[in-house]
Amino acid sequence: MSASADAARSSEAPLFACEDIRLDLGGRSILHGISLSVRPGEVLGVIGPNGAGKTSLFEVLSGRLRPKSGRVTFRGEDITRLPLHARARLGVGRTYQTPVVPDELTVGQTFKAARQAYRPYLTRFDAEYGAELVHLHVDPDEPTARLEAMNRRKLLLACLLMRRPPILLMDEPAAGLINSEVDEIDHLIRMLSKEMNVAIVIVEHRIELLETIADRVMVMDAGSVIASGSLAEILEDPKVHAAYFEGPGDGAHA
Ligand SMILES: Nc1ncnc2c1ncn2[C@@H]1O[C@H](COP(=O)(O)OP(=O)(O)OP(=O)(O)O)[C@@H](O)[C@H]1O
Repeated sequence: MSASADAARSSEAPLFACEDIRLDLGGRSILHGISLSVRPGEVLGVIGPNGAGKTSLFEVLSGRLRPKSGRVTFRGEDITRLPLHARARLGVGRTYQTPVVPDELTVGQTFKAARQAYRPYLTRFDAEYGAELVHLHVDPDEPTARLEAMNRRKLLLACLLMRRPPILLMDEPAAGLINSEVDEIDHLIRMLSKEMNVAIVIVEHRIELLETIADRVMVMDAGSVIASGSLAEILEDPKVHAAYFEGPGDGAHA
């Protein structure tokens, strides 16, 4: 990206943000005051060792869990009290670590269900648009249960993208994929952010995957943000080394 595009982006208001999020689960304090923001077309990577609180944070951002305090905003509006489906309707898209497809449906039926999940109902052209974006080329009569991991991910992404969400929360979108498929997901993320101006917050375990896609990286450990900045900056940070590379298992979680 050019320096002028960078400057223009940094002066834009955040599209999606959270401030000072605190969350308790099972009587334990899990998130201790997390804040983040992302602008249109920007990719924010979230990393951290196992149990850092990344998925819990996503549950709060997407509306599955209500925080004890703090707020979540979309286009400047407070959406903290809106449930998951209401946020989805506003355009907050979420993907999950495990691509769970509706096993009893075919690909075509899944697209139809997604088109008619809520109003405005979408057309077949919208579904085709979603499928084209992710390069999903499967028979509509194929049962979703028979799809391999990559095509499951593509189907779920196509169903999300046909609604043209301005923000995507992606929880380890490359989990369980082989290298060539990871490259394809990388390419899609770059295209969505840089060509279609979608804001993306992405949880990723493998730091090397963030190198090509993330504009900024935020590192979590034990429910707090311990560093944020460019990937190069955070890799220099001793706190990040201690938490991420010198944890139990000699960095096995990195
Ligand atoms: N329902 C729950 N009740 C109690 N504690 C929970 C619950 N869900 C998660 N936790 C705890 O919250 C902490 C953060 O978990 P979380 O899954 O958010 O971390 P994570 O960074 O996503 O980890 P991973 O990389 O392993 O997915 C962990 O200590 C976990 O044991």
